[in-house]
Amino acid sequence: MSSATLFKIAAIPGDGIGVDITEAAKQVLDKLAEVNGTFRFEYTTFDWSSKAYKARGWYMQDDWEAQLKTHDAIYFGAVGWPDVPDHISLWQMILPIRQVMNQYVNVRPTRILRGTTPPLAQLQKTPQDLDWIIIRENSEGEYAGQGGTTHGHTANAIATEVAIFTRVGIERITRFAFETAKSRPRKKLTMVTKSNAQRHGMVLWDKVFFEVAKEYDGVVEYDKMLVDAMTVRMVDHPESMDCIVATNLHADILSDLAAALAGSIGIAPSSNLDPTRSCPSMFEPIHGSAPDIAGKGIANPVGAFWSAAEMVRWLGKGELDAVADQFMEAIENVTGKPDTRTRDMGGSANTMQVTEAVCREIENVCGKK
Ligand SMILES: NC(=O)C1=CN([C@@H]2O[C@H](COP(=O)(O)OP(=O)(O)OC[C@H]3O[C@@H](n4cnc5c(N)ncnc54)[C@H](O)[C@@H]3O)[C@@H](O)[C@H]2O)C=CC1
Ligand SMILES: CC(=O)C(=O)O
Ligand SMILES: [K+]
Ligand SMILES: [Mn+2]
Repeated sequence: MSSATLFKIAAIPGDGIGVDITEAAKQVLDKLAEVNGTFRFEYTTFDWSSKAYKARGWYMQDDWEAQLKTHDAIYFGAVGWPDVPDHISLWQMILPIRQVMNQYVNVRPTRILRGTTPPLAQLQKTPQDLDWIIIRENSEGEYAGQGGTTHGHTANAIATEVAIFTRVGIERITRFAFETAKSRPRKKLTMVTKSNAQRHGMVLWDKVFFEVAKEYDGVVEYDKMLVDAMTVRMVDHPESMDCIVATNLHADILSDLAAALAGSIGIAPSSNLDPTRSCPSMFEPIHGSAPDIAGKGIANPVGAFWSAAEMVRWLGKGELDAVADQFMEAIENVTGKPDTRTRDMGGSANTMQVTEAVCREIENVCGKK
């Protein structure tokens, strides 16, 4: 067939292990496309990174928005390096992209992949007890970027960081979360805030959540947790939850915890979605640039592959769900074998060995019609 659907991908490897795992993701995506034959990828790779910033003084060109908008999706590695303050690197790249590209949802699934050894004995016996989707508000809240510093260099320094919660923002993320919960077999949603000590924005969050929830009475089972108690419930009763919706900061933290409970930060994916599809959505593992292991070729690429599978699902608009599922099966065939696991998963394989193993499994799994 000559008319394979073309997907134009903006690839932003960024810093540290972001570079290794983006390269690995491109390799497996190309293998998937080759084996499947109905679609193909064309990448524009952007050299936007902290290294480039140190050399030339900027992360992204002024017309970055227009440049990204000519693509169907964005694949992102990670941004941040020790020689640039983290609030500069994040606010010159990842946070503006999420905000300006209307990616107001960040979907962060976690489950215990085959071959993973979770740290809790109870989960090692019953891995299916941890199977969550964390739905993170991705455009406002604690990461709205409002605030300022006065007398910063003096003993009288004052700084504010104002969390912004809007009815529109809360309502749209709540609705997305309920729809996600409704689409899953268990139809359960847990809402997380800290509306006892945070008495305005998060009180509004709770109020709007329960207003929207009425529309789902009898369809989705829902409950509410304060974030401190939520960490305890995630450890003690992981089986009691399915979908989780939380603010930008809380869901950022809870999703790292979720990944660790599932066995490694290196396996966890995320989709930064513009549900209106007016802008390209962005796919990235939840981890950062990992300076402590960067340059060693040992980063776990599984979170990057899972993110790539979610990108395929999103691009396919329902037509490529089976392909994304096969891709996940190929990934789990690899995590399931001791000799193709990276160190964070108790093995000794490097990034390239895992990548090649996934490519072989894609041929095995996806080549079968
Ligand atoms: N979306 C993004 O681009 C994000 C960027 N960052 C940035 O990344 C930099 C480092 O941040 P950290 O707090 O150290 O978090 P991190 O996620 O980069 O690393 C935390 C720990 O997990 C390990 N780890 C992470 N990914 C791994 C993988 N794929 N395989 C094996 N081990 C892995 C690291 O080696 C490290 O010990 C900072 O500059 C931070 O601002 C952090 C989180 C997200
Ligand atoms: C910035 C960050 O830690 C995250 O998006 O996960
Ligand atoms: K990342
Ligand atoms: Mn994070």
